[in-house]
Amino acid sequence: MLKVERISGGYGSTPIIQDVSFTVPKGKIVGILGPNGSGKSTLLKVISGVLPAMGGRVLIDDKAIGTYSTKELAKKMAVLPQLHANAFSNSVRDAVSLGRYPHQSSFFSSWSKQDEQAVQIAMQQTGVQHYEHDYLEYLSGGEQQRTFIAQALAQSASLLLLDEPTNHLDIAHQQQILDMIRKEALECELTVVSVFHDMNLAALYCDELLLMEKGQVKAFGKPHEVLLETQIADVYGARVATYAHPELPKPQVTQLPKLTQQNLFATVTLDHFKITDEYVQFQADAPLKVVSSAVYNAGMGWYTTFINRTVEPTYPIENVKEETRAFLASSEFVPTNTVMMLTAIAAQNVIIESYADGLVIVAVTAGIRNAVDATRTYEEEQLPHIGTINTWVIINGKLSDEAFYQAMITATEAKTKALAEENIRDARTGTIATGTSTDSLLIAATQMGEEMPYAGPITTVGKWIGRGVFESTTKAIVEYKKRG
Ligand SMILES: Nc1ncnc2c1ncn2[C@@H]1O[C@H](COP(=O)(O)OP(=O)(O)OP(=O)(O)O)[C@@H](O)[C@H]1O
Repeated sequence: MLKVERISGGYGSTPIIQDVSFTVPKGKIVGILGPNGSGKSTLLKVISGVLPAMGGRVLIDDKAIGTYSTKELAKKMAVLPQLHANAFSNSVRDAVSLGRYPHQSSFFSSWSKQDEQAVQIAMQQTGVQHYEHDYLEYLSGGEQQRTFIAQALAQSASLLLLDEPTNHLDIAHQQQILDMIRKEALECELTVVSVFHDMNLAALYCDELLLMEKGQVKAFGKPHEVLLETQIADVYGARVATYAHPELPKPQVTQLPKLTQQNLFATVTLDHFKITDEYVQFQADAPLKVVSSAVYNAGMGWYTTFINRTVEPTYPIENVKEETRAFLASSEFVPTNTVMMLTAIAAQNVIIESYADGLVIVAVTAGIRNAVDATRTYEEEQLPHIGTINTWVIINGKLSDEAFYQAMITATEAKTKALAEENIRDARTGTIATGTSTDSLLIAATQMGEEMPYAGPITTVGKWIGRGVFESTTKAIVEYKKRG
């Protein structure tokens, strides 16, 4: 366990870091973040004893570091410095072996089985054993960095102080090294304090983060408590946004640069639609921000092409992913730019309407053969079947994330009302249908102009979405009925 109590320290008489306190329990990883010159490396140097503390104290396993002999301290604590001046005329193996010095009575005179084992394991853990006989100066920056990490690991200390361990490493090696350190922390109770420049990696791998500002602690806590947009913007002087990691409950930070957008995001109009025998296509001149439940590229993203493709009612829905991929591969559409839906309705039966001078454009295909009452489908074993209502709502404007989701709600409510007004019923229950079995919805926006924070029915955009989706869906249903 590491306990840092109100330490101050620096290089001359004026302290660079001031009044820093935090505790790292056994088996935990603490990440140190902060802008250039905020004192991260200096903090590590004071903790490791390279620089003397001008005030406060550092305790390892409840003993002040000053009470350990140099060798005892080196058995407790291994350090990966930011700059490595040493060991350049050594082979990888010799450099890693240097990590064993605290365990020997006189240098290299008592090389034990244990020493050899520690060196071999450290080289394997960092993946440097393949070039153990190569000289460091002939290795790449990343290979050298992994060798120095191996040297620190070979020390078999219970506390690891790392200054930017992922420096020079490619993403695969970043993951490999940090996964390994995390595993060591969990399984062998290794305590780790590490400086990071990459906030996202720090959020992923650290239990707690310490944010430094001008030599002092600005924040200390769990990643989601420290990586706050306003706090990062304030400390680093950079515009950022935070978002959720796709797989883990960890915040991620992305930069919001001030790019000059040379009218990239042109207005969209009805002219951007094309109807062929096979599909309805919307083709924007620049990517639109999209939220959708489409069969291809669902979720939130930026896309230029939307396809509503007509398929046979007998379409094998089980293979939809592969079939869709094959269709796109054989088409002129760029898969990474395209959102695709499927319908059994002929493309020429699409209803496309523009509202409020083009603020909201709505496109609907409605096949109501499989209309269902969502409140009653639990009563039936229902096989998935296409025959959907596909709705696109395209907005000439900038929506907040909240507005995107509210637009989905508004559009869904308007669709449901259209079904009710047209007395569309679930054939199994005889009750008014709320939709069909596999409806899809897409909300897209050009993201130009002033941000619209909301898109519920109380807002201008929400009013037009509500009216547009209701009228277009009604029209599509009426025409469907006419066709029989
Ligand atoms: N050897 C030194 N002698 C005197 N001052 C130093 C020395 N090393 C660093 N400093 C000063 O201490 C301050 C903090 O430096 P430090 O290296 O701790 O920052 P850092 O947060 O690790 O920065 P970076 O992100 O750039 O690595 C800086 O203003 C720096 O100029």
